[in-house]
Amino acid sequence: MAMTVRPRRSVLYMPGSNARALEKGRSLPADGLILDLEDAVTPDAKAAARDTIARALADGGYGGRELVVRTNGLNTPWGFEDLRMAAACGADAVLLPKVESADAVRQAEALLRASGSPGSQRIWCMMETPLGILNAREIAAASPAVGALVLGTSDLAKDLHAAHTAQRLPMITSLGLCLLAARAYGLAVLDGVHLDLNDDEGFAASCRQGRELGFDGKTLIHPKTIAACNAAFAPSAEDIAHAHRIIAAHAEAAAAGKGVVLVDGKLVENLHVENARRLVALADAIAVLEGGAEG
Ligand SMILES: CC(C)(COP(=O)(O)OP(=O)(O)OC[C@H]1O[C@@H](n2cnc3c(N)ncnc32)[C@H](O)[C@@H]1OP(=O)(O)O)[C@@H](O)C(=O)NCCC(=O)NCCSC(=O)C[C@H](O)C(=O)O
Ligand SMILES: [Mg+2]
Repeated sequence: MAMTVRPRRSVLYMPGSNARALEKGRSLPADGLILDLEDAVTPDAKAAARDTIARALADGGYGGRELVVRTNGLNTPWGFEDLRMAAACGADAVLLPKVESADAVRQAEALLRASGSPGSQRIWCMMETPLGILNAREIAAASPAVGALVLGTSDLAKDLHAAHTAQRLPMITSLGLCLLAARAYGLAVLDGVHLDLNDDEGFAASCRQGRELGFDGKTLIHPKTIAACNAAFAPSAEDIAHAHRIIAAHAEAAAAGKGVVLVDGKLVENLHVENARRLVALADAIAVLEGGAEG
C-alpha cells in the first residue's frame, strides 16, 4: 500500500519584517519556512511585516516548500489582523504561539474559517509554556485541523527557569509529552531551535537527539544550519537499502505462509515492515522535493 509522508526535516524561521530573508527563502533547501510575525518582529514593525508576508506569498516562487505563517497571540493588539491575513494568504498552515488549551485552538480556527481560510489550511501549535505542555493531549486533539506541534524551547526554558544544556535533560519531560501527544493523534512534531550559531557540534548533537526521540525535524533560525539538519533527519542510503530488504524478506516469508523472518539475524515482523515502508515513503518524498526544489 502506498504511503504519503511530507518531509519536515528542516523548518526555517524568518522574520516577516525582513524582505531579504523572505526573498532568500525561495531558493533555500529547507523543507518548510515559518514566516514570523511574533517574536522576531518588533511591535512598531508588525503591521508592515504582515503586508510584506502577504505580498511575498502572493508573488509565490517557493516551490514545494511548506509555508507557515506564525501569528501573534489573540491576546495582543496584532493577533486578530494576523489571523485575517494568514487565512487569505495561501499559506499551508498557521502557527499559533503559546497555545495552552483546546479552546484557544478552536477560537483561532473559527476566526480563520470566518476569514476565508480554506479547509486544507492546517493549524500548527507552538508548545512553549508549562501549561501548554501539560495540556499537550487536549491541544493535539482539539480539532482535525491541527497538523503539527512545534516545540518552543526558548520560551519554555525561560518559564521553567531551566538551563540550556548539551544533553537537554531539563527539556526531556516536555519533549516527551509533546511527542506522545503528537503521535497519539497522528500529528507532525518539530523540535525547537538551537540558539548558538557558532556551535556546530552542539547543533549536530541536538539534531541527532531529536531524531532519536522521534521528531520529524527541527526548527531553525539560520540558513547555514539547513544542510546538516536535512542530513540528520533524512534516512541514510544504508537505512533505505535495509528497509527494502526488510520489505522484500517479509513479503517472501508471507508468500511461504510465514508471519516472521530473520534479516541479518534479527526478527522481522509486520511492525518492522510498517516502519520500513514509512522510511521508504519519506525517502521517496525527499527525492521528489529535492528534485523539484529551486536553487
Ligand atoms: C540570527 C539572525 C538575526 C542573523 O542574521 P544575519 O546577521 O543577517 O546573518 P548572516 O549575515 O549570517 O546572514 C547570511 C545570509 O542569510 C540570510 N539569512 C539570515 N538568516 C535568515 C533566515 N532566518 N531566513 C532567511 N535568510 C536568512 C541573510 O539575509 C544573509 O543573506 P544575504 O543577504 O544573501 O547575504 C537571522 O539569522 C535571523 O533573523 N534569524 C531568524 C530569527 C527568528 O526568526 N527568530 C524567531 C524564531 S525563533 C523562536 O521564536 C523560537 C520559539 O518561539 C521559542 O520560544 O523557542
Ligand atoms: Mg517562543
